[in-house]
Amino acid sequence: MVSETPPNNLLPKPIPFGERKRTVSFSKLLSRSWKKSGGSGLSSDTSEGNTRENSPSAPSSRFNTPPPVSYMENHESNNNNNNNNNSGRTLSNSSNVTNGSINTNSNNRFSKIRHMFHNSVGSTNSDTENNSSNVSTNSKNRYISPMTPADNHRHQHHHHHHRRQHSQHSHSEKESQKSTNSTANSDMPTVPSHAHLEEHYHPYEVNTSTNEPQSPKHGLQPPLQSSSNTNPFFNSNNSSNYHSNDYDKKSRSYSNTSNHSSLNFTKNKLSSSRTNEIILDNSTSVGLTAAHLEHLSLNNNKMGEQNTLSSSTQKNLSNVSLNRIREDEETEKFQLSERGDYINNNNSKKIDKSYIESSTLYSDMNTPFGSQENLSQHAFPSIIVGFDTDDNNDDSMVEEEQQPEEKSLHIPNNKLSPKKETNHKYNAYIDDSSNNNTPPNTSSSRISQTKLRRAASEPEPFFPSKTIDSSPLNSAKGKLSAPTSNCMTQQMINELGEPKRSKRLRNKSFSNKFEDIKVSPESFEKIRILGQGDVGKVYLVKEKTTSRLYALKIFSKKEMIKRKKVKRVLTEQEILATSDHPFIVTLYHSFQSEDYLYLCMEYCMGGEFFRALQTRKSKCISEEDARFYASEVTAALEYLHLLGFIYRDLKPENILLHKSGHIMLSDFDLSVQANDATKHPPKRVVMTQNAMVDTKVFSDGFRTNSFVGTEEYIAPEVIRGNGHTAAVDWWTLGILIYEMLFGKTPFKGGNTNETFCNILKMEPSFSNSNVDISRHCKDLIKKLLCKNEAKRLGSKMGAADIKRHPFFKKVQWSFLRNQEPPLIPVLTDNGFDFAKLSSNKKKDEAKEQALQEQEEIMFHEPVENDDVLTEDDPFHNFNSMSLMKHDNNSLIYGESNSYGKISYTPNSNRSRSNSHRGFFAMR
Ligand SMILES: Nc1ncnc2c1ncn2[C@@H]1O[C@H](COP(=O)(O)OP(=O)(O)OP(=O)(O)O)[C@@H](O)[C@H]1O
Repeated sequence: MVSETPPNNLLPKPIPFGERKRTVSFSKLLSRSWKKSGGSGLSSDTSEGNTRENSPSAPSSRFNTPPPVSYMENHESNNNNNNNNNSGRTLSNSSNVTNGSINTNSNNRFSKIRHMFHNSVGSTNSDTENNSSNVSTNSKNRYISPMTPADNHRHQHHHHHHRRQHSQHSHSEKESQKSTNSTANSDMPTVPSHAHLEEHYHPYEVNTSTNEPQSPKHGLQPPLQSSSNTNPFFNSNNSSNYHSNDYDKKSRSYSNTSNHSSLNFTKNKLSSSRTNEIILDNSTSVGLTAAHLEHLSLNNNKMGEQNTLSSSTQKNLSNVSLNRIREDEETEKFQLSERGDYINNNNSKKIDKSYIESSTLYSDMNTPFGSQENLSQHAFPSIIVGFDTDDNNDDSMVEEEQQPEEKSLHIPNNKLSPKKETNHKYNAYIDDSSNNNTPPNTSSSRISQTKLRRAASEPEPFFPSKTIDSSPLNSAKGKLSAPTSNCMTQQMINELGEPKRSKRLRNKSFSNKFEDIKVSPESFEKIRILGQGDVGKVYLVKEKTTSRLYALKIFSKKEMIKRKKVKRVLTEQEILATSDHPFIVTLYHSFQSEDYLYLCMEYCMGGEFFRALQTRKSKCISEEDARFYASEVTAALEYLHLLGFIYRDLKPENILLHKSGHIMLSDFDLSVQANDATKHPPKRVVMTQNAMVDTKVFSDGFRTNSFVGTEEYIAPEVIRGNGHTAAVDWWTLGILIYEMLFGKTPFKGGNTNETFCNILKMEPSFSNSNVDISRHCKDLIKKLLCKNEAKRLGSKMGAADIKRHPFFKKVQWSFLRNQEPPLIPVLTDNGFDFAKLSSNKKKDEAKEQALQEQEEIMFHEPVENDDVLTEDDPFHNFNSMSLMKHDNNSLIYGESNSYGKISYTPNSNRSRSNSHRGFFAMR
C-alpha cells in the first residue's frame, strides 16, 4: 500500500510481472498528504499514500489540491516566505490569506471557502498555465475526514495549543470573527457542487423525462483544454480551477482555485474505490433469513443511544467545522423529497439553478455568497479540496469550544474527575510541545515533537499506589501496567461494579457474541507484516497458546487522532463485530493498549483478490468465474445493507481470499452506517416470491455526501456531490464485474479528470475482441453502471434486484459457500510473496529501527481495559472483547516458511461441482 514514488522527472519504473498500479481510496489521500506535508513545510511528493503499495508506476502526480486551509491560515505568519521553498505543496502565501477578506465575517462554517473565493480573485490564467506542469507534485488533499465528537474533542486541545503558539497574529482575526458572528448567516456562501463536472459536458441541462443529464450540446470536450469550464476537476486555464503551483507561486492562487475545492486531477494515478451491496435469500445460509430479521428486532430493544451529531453544532468557520458538517451529513438523513429535487424530479429549473449558482461561485470570486436558504436547499459538495482537517487551528473555534476544557484545567487536582484527567492526558499526548514554549512551527514539526507514549509520564495526583488491574494482561512481560491518568482504583471499580467492557458494547447488538477480552498483545507472536494501510499495519501473527494464525491489524492512536480517523476505526470495529457472515472477515478479538488499537481477525491466507487477478492471464477471469465472485460479493453486500451499512469501497484490493478460495470482504473504514438496523428496523420489509428481502429499506432516506471511494470505482453521484446512497455499492459491483472480465476498469482515463469525465458521461465499452461475454452479462453491467442512481439496478429493492437478474439465474444463493471456488490459494515456496512486493521500498535503517521499536511496544504493551477509559477519551468507544465461539477453522502455524508465498491454483473440482449444482438447480 505504500509505494515509492519516483521523482517527477523520472519515468515510472517498469511494472513487474503480475503487478499493476493499485488504487487508493480517496479518503486516505488526505491523511497521507497531511502526513507528508508535515516535515519542513509540505513535501512536494506524497507518494506514500497515493498508490497502495508497490505500484511501480507510482504516481508522479496526484490530485492537485490546495493545502489545508486551516494550515494556511494557521501558518500565515510563518509561511509568508516559504512560497518558493517548498515545491508544490508549500503553503505559501499565507500573506494573501491575510490580505484577502479572510478576516471578515468568517464566523460561520463556510468562512474557509469564502476566504478562498476571495483570495482566488487575483489568480491569473497564466499562473495556472505556468504551474500546471507541477501539478503532479502536490496533490493529495481532497478529502475531508469527517470528525467525530472525539475528534472534536481532540481538536479543542489541538487548537488550544495552536492558539498559544499563534495567539499573536490570531487574536485580531479572532476578534474580527467574533464581531462578525452575528452577520455570519447572511453571508454564507453558496456551496460549490461537483455538478460542475457534468456541467462541462451538459451544462445545466437535465432531461426531464429521463432524469438523466442530456448529452452536451457541444459534444465531449477535452477536459484539460477547456478554458471556460468551471468544473473544479478540470485542469483548465480558468482561474477557478486549482493548480498546485498556483499555490507555490502566488500562494493565494492556490486558495483561489481552492475556492472550488477544485481538484486538478491531471495525471493522477490513484487507485479506485469500490462499494458493496448485499441481497439475501430468506432461506439461505448466506442470505437474509427470518432469523436475521428476528435478530434485528430482538436487538432493537438492546440498543443504546446512538451518538449523532446535532446539526446545531455546525457553527465553526474552520476546516474543522466543515469536516464536522460533513460528519453531520454522514449521519443525516436527507429527506427523500429533497433528494428528489436533485435526482428524481422533473424540475430541471431547480437543478439548473444549483448548477448555475455553484458555477458562478467558482468562476466569479466576487460573487456574493449564497443565502442560508440556498444552503439548506443544496447538497453540500462532496469534494472539498485542500481542506485538511488535521491541522485546523482556527482560533475562533478554540475560543468557542475550548472554554469548557480550560475550565476543567483550573479545577484543583484533588477534585479532578477521571474525565478531566483524560482531557489532560490527551492534551499532553498531542500537544506536549506546547508545554515547552515551542516556537510556532509547521504542523509536521510540531507533530514530530510529540511523544508516542503519553500518560505514563504524567503525574497522578490522586492515584493511589495500586493500579487498577494486576491481571496477567496488565502485567505482561513482568511489567506492571503503568498507571494511566484516568485509571481508577480497584476499590472504585469494585464499588461501581463495572465490567470491563464499555457501556457502548453492552448496548450493542453484537454484545452477546463477545465476552471480556481474553488476550493481550503479548498473546501473539509476530510472523510477518501483511500489509500497511492508511493508519494501521496488518501483521500475520500466531497465538502463542494455540498456534493459530490471525491477521492482527494495529492502529496507532496517535496517528488516528492526528488524522481524524478515530471514527473510521470505530466504524470498522462495529461492522466487523456486528457481522456474522461467511463472506465478511471474522473479528475474534479487539482490544487496545495505551498507544494502539488492535483488531484480531481471521487470517485470509489467499490475500487480496486483486493479487489473484494479477496472476491470471490478461489479468481477467472467465464469465463463469466472475459470476462466482460477483455472487459472493452480492451476498456480502446484501448482508451489510441489511445491517444498515453502506460499504463504499468495493474493489479487488479489499476482497480477501479465504484459504478455501471464497471471498471475504475487509477494510470497512470507509463504510458508513445509514441506519442502525438493529435499533431502527424498517417498518416495511418486503419479501419477494423468491424469498428475497428488500434490503433497500434498511437505508431508505439516507444520503451521505462524503467524497470517498477509489478513483476508478467512484460512482457518478459521488463526483456530482449531491449525496449518495447505498446505490453506490451497486455501481462498484458493476465496475468490479467489468474488471474481472476485461482486466481493467471501464472508465479509466489518462488522468483523474478524464476518468471522472468518463464516469459521468461514457458508456462502458464491451468491444474487446479477446473477451466475449454473454448478453446477460453485458446487460447486468450496463444496468449496474447506470449513471442515474434512481434507475440503477438495485435501486428498488436492493440486492434482490441484482439477484433476480438473468445473469445470476443459475446461482443458488442458499448454497453459495458450498460452491467450489474457481481459484484456490496455496502456500508454496514457489508462490508470490505479495507482502514483499508491496514493500519494495529502499531499506532505510533508521526507519527499520523505528519500526522495530514501534513493534516492541505494539506487541508488549499491556491491554488497557475499557473501564479505565472515561467517556471523553477518544477511544472510549473502542470496545475490548473476545468472540465467544471460535470455530476451529483457523490455520495452524507450522514450521513452514512459506506463509508469505501464495499461488492460485485453478480448482479442478469446479466444473464438475458446478455442473452438479446446475443439474439440481434445473429441477
Ligand atoms: N484478514 C486478513 N488476512 C490477510 N491479509 C489481510 C487481512 N486484513 C488485511 N490484510 C492485508 O493487509 C492489507 C491492509 O489491510 P487493510 O486494507 O484492512 O488496511 P487499511 O489500513 O484499511 O488499508 P487501506 O489503506 O488499503 O484501506 C490488506 O491489503 C491485505 O493485504
